[in-house]
Formats: sequence, structure tokens, C-alpha cells
Amino acid sequence: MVILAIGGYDPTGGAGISADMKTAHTLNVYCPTITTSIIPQNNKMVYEKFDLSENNIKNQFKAVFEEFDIEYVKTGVLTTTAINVLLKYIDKYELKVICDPVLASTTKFPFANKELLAEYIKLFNKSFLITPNRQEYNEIINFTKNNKLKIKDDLNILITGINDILLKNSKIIKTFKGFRINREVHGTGCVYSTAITAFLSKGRNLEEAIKEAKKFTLSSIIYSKKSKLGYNSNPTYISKETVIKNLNYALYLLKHMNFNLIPEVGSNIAESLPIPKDFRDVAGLTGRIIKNKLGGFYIVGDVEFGASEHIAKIILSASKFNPEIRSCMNIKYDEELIKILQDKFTVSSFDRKDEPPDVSTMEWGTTLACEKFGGVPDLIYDKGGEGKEPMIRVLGRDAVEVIKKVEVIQKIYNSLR
Ligand SMILES: Nc1ncnc2c1ncn2[C@@H]1O[C@H](COP(=O)(O)OP(=O)(O)O)[C@@H](O)[C@H]1O
Ligand SMILES: Cc1ncc(COP(=O)(O)O)c(N)n1
Repeated sequence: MVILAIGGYDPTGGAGISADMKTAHTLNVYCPTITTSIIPQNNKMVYEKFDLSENNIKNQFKAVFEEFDIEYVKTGVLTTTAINVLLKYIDKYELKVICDPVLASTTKFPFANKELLAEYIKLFNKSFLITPNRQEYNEIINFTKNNKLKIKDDLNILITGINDILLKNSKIIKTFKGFRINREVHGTGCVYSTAITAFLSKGRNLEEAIKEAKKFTLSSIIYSKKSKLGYNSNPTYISKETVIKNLNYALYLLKHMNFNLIPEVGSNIAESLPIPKDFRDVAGLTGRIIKNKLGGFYIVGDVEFGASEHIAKIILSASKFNPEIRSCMNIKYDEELIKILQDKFTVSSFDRKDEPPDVSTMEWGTTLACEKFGGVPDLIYDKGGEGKEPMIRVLGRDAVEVIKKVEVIQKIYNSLR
């Protein structure tokens, strides 16, 4: 797949064509880019906007279209020159344009004036989809009204926010629900519109493309890169294959450990996709890790999605406190051990005696432990109850991280003996 991204250059890599290329590359789509402006900026401010000449823009278009067959084009920061050249190429190559009308930066630097906005309306009328945020949408509608300009009825308009609204012919076609992650990330709009373009180029229909791109964008926020001034988009795609691979590698590492912290009920280890909705988004062992009476242990079953409801409930509850936490393993409880572990790991707990009626113990206990801790600790334990074995649960960002924590715990346990 090849898509073309046309936009401004942000030297920090958080937004603009750098974000576009990172996004497309992560989705295995090749992405030539045409630069319209050089925009020195960071999470604090935009220093300037240097627009490239008409001749340079024309040569960039020539170079790309000589080299590639392009069907889908995503636009970010544009100039009048870039729009005028693009309009000609749309006609000549029947391009499908996804236009992200970046009228200003999040740091409030204006990227468009009235003259440019008038050019944008021409581009909208030759585009497939535009993805304004709510503020940009209001500005565009007001501008068309005040200047008696018309936007074609059959233009797809995705108004982005926390929930995104897809409009067509002035009707709401679909709302794409999101949730707020407590983080302001530079370049999310670029990632989102490029991800939509990439999924469209893979043959998804518009609603599927938006749905998948929204999950992808949320991941790019969850895994965003912290810098001295804020967070920068970090497009990250964790597929089912990645999760299965992590779990199988974690079990491989376990086999090479003298692991014996196995509870009577057995252990399981699980890992979820990012932003899991229910246990079907969580993979675990269809069987258990059980003690071998003569020493050692057996790993019973295969790694499958939907295999472990119990551990899945822990992950689903924990991920609400920290969406990066996607994995958990339950191991044997030991009074002396958990005391020592407090020096090495963050620990929280719950007491089954406090359990209210008619709740899922794992959902209730995990939520309570995370609330007490103010996030997700490395370990959550309980001392058991009526017919219920005490347990330690090890949490982490993926199954390999969890197993590495288990390895440290096992070594500490062995040193007590
Ligand atoms: N902190 C956040 N938490 C969750 N979703 C976010 C967050 N920031 C942006 N998004 C999502 O990323 C997409 C683009 O973000 P938005 O802020 O609307 O674009 P822009 O960066 O162009 O203003 C939207 O779908 C929005 O829901
Ligand atoms: C080159 C370029 N393209 C797009 C944006 C918008 O990104 P944000 O909304 O995070 O400011 C930007 N700031 N710079």
C-alpha cells in the first residue's frame, strides 16, 4: 500500500508529516510525503511557519507522482500554493483526499487566514473526507455562511473530539465513542487522519477505517513519548499476533526458571489488546500452570483469546486505572515473602471479608486495590477467605514484563529458604 501525506514539517516529530510517516509505517503502509511548510515548534510553542515556494512544491509533486501510483492522499498543514497544485492532481489522478483542516496548532499558532480558508473550501469540494476538530468545524461552517460559500452535500465530515461524529448530507451517520486519557498529546489529529487514510487504502470501508483508526490513535496516546515539555504521538499497533507472541515467549522464559510459586488452584498468565472491552480481548492459557508433585510444573493448554475470564477481569479492571497495564499472572501467596516484596515492588491489597454481595471478586478487589494505591501497583494480594486460597497477582505492561517480575520474586523467595 502507498498513501501520500502532504503537510508541514515539525522538527520534534510529534505532528505533521513525521507523525504521518510514523503512523503509516506502523500500519505497514508506505508513505511518501510532500512538505508544504517548515514549522519549527515544540509542545510549548510554534516559532515560525516558513512556506515552501510554488516551484519547490510543484517539483515535490512531480517527483512523487513519477515514482508512485497514488490513490489516497492525506493533507495536514496546507498553503494556497499547495492547494492549487493539489487541485490539479486530484483531477488528473482521481485522488481520494482525506483533508485534516489544521487551521491552528494546539498551542494556538494560526496556520490559516481567510484567504487560505477560501482555498480550503475548494479542496473540501473535491475531497472524500474532512476531519476537523469541533473548533475547526465551527470556524469552517461560520466562514461558509459569512462568505456565502457552499460545501458539497456528499462530503464525509468527521468532527473529532473525545467522541467523534461522522456527518454526511448534514445527517449524523455514526458516533465513534472514545474516552479521555488524561494526557495532552501533540499530533493526535495527524495520527488519526493518517490512520484512517491507511485503513482506507487497505480496503476498509469508511466506518471500519474510522473505528480501527480510533483504537490505533488511542494506543498512540497511551504509548505517547514523554518529553521535557509534554507528550508526543507515538503510533503503536499491538495486534492479536503481538499478544500471542508475548505470551508464548513469556511461557518460554517461565520454562527456563525454577518456578515453584504455584498456588493450589494453579497459575495463569494473560495479556490483553490495548483498551480491552471484555474477556474476549484478553488471551491466556486455556488450561493452567500446575504443580508437578515430583517437582517442577506443567503448562497445560494453549494460548487463546477468551481463555481466561478470571485473570481477564483483573486486567480489565486495572486497565481502567492505567491503560498501559495489559498483563497479569497469579502466583502463590506467602506471608513472609509479601512483606519483603514491599521493598522491591509497589504493592496493594484487598480483604475478601470486605467484599460486598453480588460483585465479581476480581473486579471489586482489583478496583479497590488500585483506588487505594492511586493507580496500578506491581502486585495485588489478598489473604484468602472461606474456601478461597490467598493469592498474589503480578501486573505489568505485557506478559514478558510480568514474567520478569515473577523471576525476581522467585529469586527473593528462594533466598528465604
Ligand atoms: N487525551 C485524549 N484521550 C483520548 N482520546 C484523545 C485524546 N486526545 C485526542 N484524542 C483522540 O484523538 C483524535 C484526534 O484528536 P483531536 O484532539 O480531536 O484532534 P486535533 O489534534 O486535530 O485537535 C480524536 O478521536 C480524539 O478522540
Ligand atoms: C506541522 C504541523 N502539523 C499539524 C499540527 C497540529 O498538531 P497539534 O494539533 O498537536 O498542534 C502542528 N502543530 N504542526
